[in-house]
Amino acid sequence: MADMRLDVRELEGWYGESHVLHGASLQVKRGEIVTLLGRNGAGKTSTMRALAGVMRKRRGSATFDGRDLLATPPHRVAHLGLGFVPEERGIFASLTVRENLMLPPVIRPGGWTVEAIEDLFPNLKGRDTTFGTRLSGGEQQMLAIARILRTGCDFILLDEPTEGLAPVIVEQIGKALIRLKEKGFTVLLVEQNLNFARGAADRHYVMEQGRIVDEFENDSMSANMDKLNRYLGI
Ligand SMILES: Nc1ncnc2c1ncn2[C@@H]1O[C@H](COP(=O)(O)OP(=O)(O)OP(=O)(O)O)[C@@H](O)[C@H]1O
Repeated sequence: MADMRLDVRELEGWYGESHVLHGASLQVKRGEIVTLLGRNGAGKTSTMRALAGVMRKRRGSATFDGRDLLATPPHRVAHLGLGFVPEERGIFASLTVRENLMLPPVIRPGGWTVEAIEDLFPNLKGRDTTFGTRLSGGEQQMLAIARILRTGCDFILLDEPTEGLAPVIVEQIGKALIRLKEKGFTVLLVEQNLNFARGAADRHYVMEQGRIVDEFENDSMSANMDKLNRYLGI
């Protein structure tokens, strides 16, 4: 199906001898924002790492735009158009905003200009020479997303972008995600903040013990709230 971008079937994954993904299956279609919800330790981050190629010991299948993702070396994954923004953000404290932004090369057509990035994240405007150490958590998150946009990817694996951020910043990141969707981006998002997830996503998967155990359309989230709260232990 041409609309299918990411098709993951029975994905298993290990950290050394530790088996943490136990047959996760999920699909993401073009232009969708899809979340992975679940308790701490359910395997959400590990799923992202397995897809990005950071976790190397994997089994099952994962295709991205019809290509075999598990057979793609990690340094080639971005060339397919799949960008990974990890939970830890990876902003270099000793580099300036501009240096952090310019660190990854533009590897595909469609890489964003600095002007377009500053239009999406006005907080980064005029901060070119500010060092990473002086950025707030929210600014670091924006810069981490911005850096991936510059490479030219159009599918983002986004791990807990709102973690530890003030509500006003969470709202700005939510608006940016909606704008990215309007521009045709596809996003797989790990999120603990249900309000944020509801505001941004089309669909939600629930993970437990390294597997996908349920799926909801965003429109039916309210109707499934009791079940969801049980899954998340809220
Ligand atoms: N580097 C690692 N080495 C070994 N085990 C790990 C490592 N990172 C995570 N795990 C284990 O893998 C399992 C899945 O963790 P993962 O971080 O993917 O969960 P998560 O759903 O993202 O939760 P969280 O929100 O707490 O990050 C957990 O049992 C965790 O303890």
